[in-house]
Amino acid sequence: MPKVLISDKMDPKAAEIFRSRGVEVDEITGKTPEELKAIIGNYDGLAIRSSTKVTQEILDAATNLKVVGRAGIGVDNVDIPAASSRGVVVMNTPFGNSITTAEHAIALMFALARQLPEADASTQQGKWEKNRFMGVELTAKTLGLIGAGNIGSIVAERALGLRMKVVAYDPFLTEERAIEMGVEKVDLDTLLARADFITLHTPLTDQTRNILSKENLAKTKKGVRIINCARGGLVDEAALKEGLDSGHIAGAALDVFVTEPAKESPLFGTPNFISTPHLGASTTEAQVNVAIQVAEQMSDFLLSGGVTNALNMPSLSAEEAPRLKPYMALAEKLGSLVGQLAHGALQGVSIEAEGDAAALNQKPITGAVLAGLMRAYTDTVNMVNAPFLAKERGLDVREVRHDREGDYHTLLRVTVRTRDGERSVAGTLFGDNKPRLVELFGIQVEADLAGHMLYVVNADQPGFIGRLGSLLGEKGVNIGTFHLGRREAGGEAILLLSVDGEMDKAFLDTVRALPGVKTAMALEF
Ligand SMILES: NC(=O)C1=CN([C@@H]2O[C@H](COP(=O)(O)OP(=O)(O)OC[C@H]3O[C@@H](n4cnc5c(N)ncnc54)[C@H](O)[C@@H]3O)[C@@H](O)[C@H]2O)C=CC1
Ligand SMILES: O=C(O)C(=O)COP(=O)(O)O
Repeated sequence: MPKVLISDKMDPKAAEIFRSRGVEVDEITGKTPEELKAIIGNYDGLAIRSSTKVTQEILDAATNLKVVGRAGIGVDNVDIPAASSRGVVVMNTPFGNSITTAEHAIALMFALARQLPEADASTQQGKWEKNRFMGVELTAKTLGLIGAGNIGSIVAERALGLRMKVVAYDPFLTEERAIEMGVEKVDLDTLLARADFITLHTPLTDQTRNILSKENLAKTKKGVRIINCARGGLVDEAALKEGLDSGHIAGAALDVFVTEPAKESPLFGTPNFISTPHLGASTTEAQVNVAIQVAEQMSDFLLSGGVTNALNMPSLSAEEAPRLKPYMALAEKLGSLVGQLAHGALQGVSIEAEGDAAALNQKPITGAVLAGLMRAYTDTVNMVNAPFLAKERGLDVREVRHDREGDYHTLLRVTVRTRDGERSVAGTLFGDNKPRLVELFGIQVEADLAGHMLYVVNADQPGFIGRLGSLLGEKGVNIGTFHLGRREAGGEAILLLSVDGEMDKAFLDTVRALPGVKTAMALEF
């Protein structure tokens, strides 16, 4: 039974779903990195929010980990490249808390416009400072939206409802989408110059870090109010403090900080500064949504291989997964076969699907071929990290679907390109969904690719099989299955034998010494 650790506070629905799906679950929150490192090796899955930092060190200790599930959106607390290279899937729940977070940004905008926290504190202190708090209206003001994705577009919709004008800066926002959203697409400098309120809704990346730098804050309109419900690090906190102190910035609200938990900050106590402790996603509704989604997605993956909302792997629905399973097995075997047989540095690989296979989601099949192929180079490869390793090695990967009807109802063909030329293998599924090799380097040969196999290329001449059989007998090597193919009578023949034990170099050398043998290799599946 797979085992999951929930390491951040999560709605109880998550644990309920894991248990009802047959996944064992422990809820242990508030651990230090060292404590987490000590226990993470026991788990197949890790469910987190933003508090747990999934670093390379944690991943190194997570020897059984297959999936990290983020009950929320931002995954900057997960080292995704490290997870990918270790074959760990990282998934998030991209929509469950977006309305809630957008509402928090709108709430903070209102709070800034009317100085609500300060007015509240003063009133409750019995001061009744009616003349101290003079607010501004939102109607007809310009909202500058930095990042117009899921949350940004909900904020825009709400702001338009409040009769604000919305300008948006997002390099990936198309003109069409901007028109559909009812916002004006602008460049960053224009946004900075025109906005009365600025709200940020981008992930924290190398491009967005410090997007509201000291220099950019200086370009804003005097009296601007700034809201950050996205990530600490998007705004230069020291420059923000200076801007508030000088009066250039009329107000700022931060839900997120460079260092969290933010127990102290030069900004604390600054007039017109509002802060909340990373509460953007903290509503009952959002927390139920993300808890359900993360538990369902992680259970699907651990129990049936279904992949939803993964950041480092193509999607594969829980319905698709069982249908694709035999193809993935076939794909991995074909990849492994060419990986073991290919001589010279691999330059490219193409994966062709024909017949029934052509109708399937090809990405997971490609992942499986690459996993098989790359296993010749490293044994820590799986479907998740294989495409990354292939990319790192500069491998040119192509996918081709053929509409044509071939000799088989379904066929996968894997062709590798090396400096020495192209070589291809093909396989099908037999009635019971059993993967079966049907062609090897242009020669028809049917074989189950399993266990230890001996691959021999020899000149097709009478008596060879007898000689090889005697040699195997002499050496005490038991033959399981025997598959033979040849290009033409008297030409080149291929023998694939499954044998019961491992074959050592000395044995292979004696096979190579038989008359007519061109190649003899041990293969493992
Ligand atoms: N405070 C909180 O509790 C919460 C914070 N968040 C944060 O909000 C962020 C945004 O969430 P979503 O809207 O769902 O993500 P999303 O991926 O739908 O949207 C992000 C947008 O940022 C844009 N973007 C990327 N690089 C940019 C750049 N250099 N300049 C301008 N725009 C850029 C993208 O094109 C995209 O449209 C998350 O990454 C997360 O960090 C999300 C949920 C809760
Ligand atoms: O979903 C996100 O990106 C968030 O920042 C929410 O964080 P949390 O789950 O509340 O720790």
